[in-house]
Amino acid sequence: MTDPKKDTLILRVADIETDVLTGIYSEETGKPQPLRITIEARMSPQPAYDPDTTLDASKNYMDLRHAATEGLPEGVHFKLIEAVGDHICETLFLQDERIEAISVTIVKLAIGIGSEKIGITLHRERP
Ligand SMILES: Nc1nc2c(c(=O)[nH]1)N=C([C@H](O)[C@@H](O)CO)CN2
Repeated sequence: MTDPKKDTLILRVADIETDVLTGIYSEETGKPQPLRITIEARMSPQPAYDPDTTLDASKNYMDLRHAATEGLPEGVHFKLIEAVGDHICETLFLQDERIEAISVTIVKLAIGIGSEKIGITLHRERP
C-alpha cells in the first residue's frame, strides 16, 4: 500500500486519441479502432524544484504520449485493450526506473451508445 504521507509526482496525459488494432471478434480483426487513452505515472518528487531545475530532475510527460502512439508496435493485433494498457505500462517501466506505478485508462470510442464510455483502467505497480 502507498504510504499516505509520502510525497508523489503524477505525470498525466489525458485523452490521447489514437487508432489501434484491437478487438476480440472476427469483424474487428485487421481494422484499427479509435481509442481514447489517459496515462498517469507516479514518481517520487525531488525534495524541491527551483526555477532553474532542468527536465532530467523529472520525466518528460511527452514520453507518456509516445508510449500510447508511436510506441505501440505496428501490425500487432491486441485482442484485449488490457493488452494495449500492459504494453504502455511495460514501455514506461523499462524506460525509466523512477516510475513507481502507472494507470492507463482506455475508452473504446467506436462502441459506446450516446454518452457511454466503455473501457478499462489498468493500474500496475512496478514489478
Ligand atoms: N475487458 C474487455 N472486455 C471486452 C473487450 C476488451 O478488450 N476487454 N473487447 C470486446 C470487444 O472487442 C468489443 O469491444 C466489441 O464490441 C468486448 N469486451
